[in-house]
Amino acid sequence: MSEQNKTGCSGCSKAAGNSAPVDFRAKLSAGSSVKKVIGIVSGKGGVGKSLVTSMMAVKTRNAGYKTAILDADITGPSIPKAFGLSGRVGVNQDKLMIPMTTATGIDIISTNLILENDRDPVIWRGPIIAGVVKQFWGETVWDDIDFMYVDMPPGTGDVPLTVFQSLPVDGIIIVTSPQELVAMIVEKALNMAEKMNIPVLGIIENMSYFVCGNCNTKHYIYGESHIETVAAKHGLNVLAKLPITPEVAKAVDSGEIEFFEAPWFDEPARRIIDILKDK
Ligand SMILES: Nc1ncnc2c1ncn2[C@@H]1O[C@H](COP(=O)(O)OP(=O)(O)OP(=O)(O)O)[C@@H](O)[C@H]1O
Repeated sequence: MSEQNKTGCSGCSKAAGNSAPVDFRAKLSAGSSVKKVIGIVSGKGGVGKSLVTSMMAVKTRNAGYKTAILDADITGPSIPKAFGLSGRVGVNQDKLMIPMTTATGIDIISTNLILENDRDPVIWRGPIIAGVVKQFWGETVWDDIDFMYVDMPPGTGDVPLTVFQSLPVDGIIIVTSPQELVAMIVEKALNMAEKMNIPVLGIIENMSYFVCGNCNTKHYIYGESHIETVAAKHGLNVLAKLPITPEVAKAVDSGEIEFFEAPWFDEPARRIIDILKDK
């Protein structure tokens, strides 16, 4: 063993007797301020994570808070379309990106707003993608934001890990659907959050049921929901169970999600604001 290994190298804080954890957090640009950061996570794609991110932001903004969305779903960005945004974000004299602002005043940054052509596929490897997320946080003008929602890529891979390590995430919301192996998905997300020391603020089950327009009965198309049992097992809040509504898809497709009446999000948004605002 070399002398250096016996005494600990300078790059290894543990061996050198310094047990302070390494801080991987990216810094905000000078003058930027973001008070609370909420990550929206899911086990797989297509369960409605972007919808939940968008609607939570809309309700938070409607409640009078300065709200932003950081679209960290770098390879599958769907936030700009839901808000009818296109084109490219501006850059200020310090080469910082200026987020695009929606009709009601939500600041948004997304890969689709930096590409020359939003139909171009994003064929970047993990480290590049992770770097883009950090730039979205640290090389953007975030003007006095009260609540930022981060639309995470699905799963528990490289990019979610980077987001958790680089951004000061105050809590996550897990989005599931009844078709999934809910218990497993929730446990994976929980384990990841626990390892990263991030609180789970609650679970939202999307596509829970469909209300028939003729008989007004709830139909559980994907079978019975197990979300309450799973949540109770882990001591988590079920923030909402959302219906399947064709109008949601229409609002997203026409870029009018901001003007879609979605009463199911009133209570979850109020609870998240209440939990975090004074922390
Ligand atoms: N409750 C719902 N009722 C009807 N359509 C829905 C509902 N939730 C989501 N959708 C539609 O399903 C599609 C997928 O939703 P969304 O993009 O929010 O999922 P996602 O989890 O973010 O997927 P990805 O990670 O692949 O981007 C969208 O077209 C959306 O409009």
